[in-house]
Amino acid sequence: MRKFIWGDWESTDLERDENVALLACVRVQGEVMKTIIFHEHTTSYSPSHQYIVFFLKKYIEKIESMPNYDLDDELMEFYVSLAATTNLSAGAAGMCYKTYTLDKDQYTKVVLNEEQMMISQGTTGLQTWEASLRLADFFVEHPDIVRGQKVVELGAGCGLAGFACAAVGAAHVLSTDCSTAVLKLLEANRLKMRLHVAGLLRKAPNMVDPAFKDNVQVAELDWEHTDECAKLSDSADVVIGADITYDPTIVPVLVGALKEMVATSQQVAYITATIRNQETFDLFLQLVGKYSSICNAVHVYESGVLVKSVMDLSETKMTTLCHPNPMADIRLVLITRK
Ligand SMILES: C[S@@+](CC[C@H](N)C(=O)[O-])C[C@H]1O[C@@H](n2cnc3c(N)ncnc32)[C@H](O)[C@@H]1O
Repeated sequence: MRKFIWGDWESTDLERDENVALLACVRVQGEVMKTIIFHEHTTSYSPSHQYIVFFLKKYIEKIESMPNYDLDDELMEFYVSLAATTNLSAGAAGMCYKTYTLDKDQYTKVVLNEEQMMISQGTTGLQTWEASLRLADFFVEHPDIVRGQKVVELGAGCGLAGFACAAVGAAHVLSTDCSTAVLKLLEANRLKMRLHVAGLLRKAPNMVDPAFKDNVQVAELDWEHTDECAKLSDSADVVIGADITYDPTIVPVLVGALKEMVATSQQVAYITATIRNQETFDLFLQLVGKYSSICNAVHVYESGVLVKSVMDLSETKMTTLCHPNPMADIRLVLITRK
């Protein structure tokens, strides 16, 4: 909710702003319930109840900041009953849906079932990480990189980046991971995504990117099995991965897998990394740099919005643009064969 954009409601001059007054009126409150909370999409792919409660709480607070406000009965009743039955503590667990709108025209929507906990069933892959969002954004901004190409995603987790590639026209996407729990969820998300897109094509074809291809497959792949990585190399024009460079003990194994998969000068890998520990990221660059050329494209985000993109083609010079929020320091690394 911290990143939610309230549009006109961010206005400081609430009393004078007519748009804000409109957003607060009872009729519009009813419309918000109908077109957001009770919308077919929200009821079919329900976000976490915690998220709905926080959204309504914020909305109610905004209404209450208006002079002479009035609250819609249905809104209040729904809010009170949901808040009473929802665990609002920070550690809420359980599955929910998240809908990712990847472009401003709202063409590219990916709907994923996810776990609310960062670590669940012994894996970090049941939740979408921010690096995955940034990689998905990148391919939506640069669809030509994957359009018509065979894509293999490593450590796919819930699958966002791979689904985004399919949505912008990749010829084929193979989403891989090593965790049984992740693979089960990934397959379920793949089937859901298929149904969702098929439904959209029937009901609202203009909401689907014409390039969208229903061609994602899910497969088990452990980076330790370099022979299997080598076999998959033929199916990979573009190798992608998000937030897979986080652990110094698995970085060498990951680099071994990348070495097998980016085996020719025609192949390329795009990896987004959240810099939590500079040494781990440097280890990744150092190991991968032994056999490949690195283009370290530094993307700097503020509140999730790309504010600066620097392409540093030199292998040795690492441009470091730090952001006050370390979680927002996400780099995109391009790897090609030397
Ligand atoms: C932090 S999650 C990132 C998931 C997803 N890419 C994202 O950004 O939302 C790391 C993923 O890497 C996978 N992973 C870790 N070690 C792996 C290995 N040796 N082989 C294949 N996948 C691995 C995990 O199962 C997990 O799904």
